[in-house]
Amino acid sequence: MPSHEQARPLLNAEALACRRGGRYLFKGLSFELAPGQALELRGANGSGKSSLLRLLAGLMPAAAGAARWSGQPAKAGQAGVAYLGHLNGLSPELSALDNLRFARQLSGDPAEPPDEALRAWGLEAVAMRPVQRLSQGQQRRTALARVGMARQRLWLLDEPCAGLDEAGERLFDARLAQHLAGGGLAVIATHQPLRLPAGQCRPLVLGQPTAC
Ligand SMILES: Nc1ncnc2c1ncn2[C@@H]1O[C@H](COP(=O)(O)OP(=O)(O)OP(=O)(O)O)[C@@H](O)[C@H]1O
Repeated sequence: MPSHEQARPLLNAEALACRRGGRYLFKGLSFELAPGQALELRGANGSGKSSLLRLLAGLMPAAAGAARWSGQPAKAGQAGVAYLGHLNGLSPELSALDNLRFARQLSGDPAEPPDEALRAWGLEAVAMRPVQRLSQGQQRRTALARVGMARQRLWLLDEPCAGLDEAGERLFDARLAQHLAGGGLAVIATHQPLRLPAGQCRPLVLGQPTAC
């Protein structure tokens, strides 16, 4: 990657405000993120982490301000962005492998082969099993395998390690480090600190909601 590209932020939040339930979860929130960087989104339950991720993904509008990805206003399904919320978004009747095959067909993007993506997450033995018969951790691993497979540049992840065992957390650490080393970006809501070098990761802590 050319050095000038490393410095140029691709994700920009300008004076963002989010209003829900008659209160501001946050307002005047500004930050930018460049390739190779992760934003660690922290804050108490209900502080607005999921809401901010949804806003960055273009899944809900901001009350004020703007979020931009690659210079364009955030919108649902934007190119180069992978979003994973609390829900895994998998089809329960389909096997893990068919879920990833289906996702690959839909995206049309050049991507890692589904079987390799599942193998990278240690799921080869259960790849043919319907997702509804996988454990919670295996389902989360499948969803994360789908994110990694798509090779999108920006990851927006909500509690990605929820339900993962220690080995799964280590796999996530490795995949995230690989993603950032390849010029990827990530915004990750988490209650556990990310295990990344300080220069690669910045914290953003959301405070208490305020009255409108
Ligand atoms: N659809 C909705 N309509 C109105 N208010 C909502 C809606 N979804 C969430 N909220 C409220 O917005 C606030 C922030 O919720 P959000 O899920 O963004 O917080 P969070 O920081 O991700 O919380 P957690 O750590 O518990 O996951 C909460 O007070 C919640 O009740």
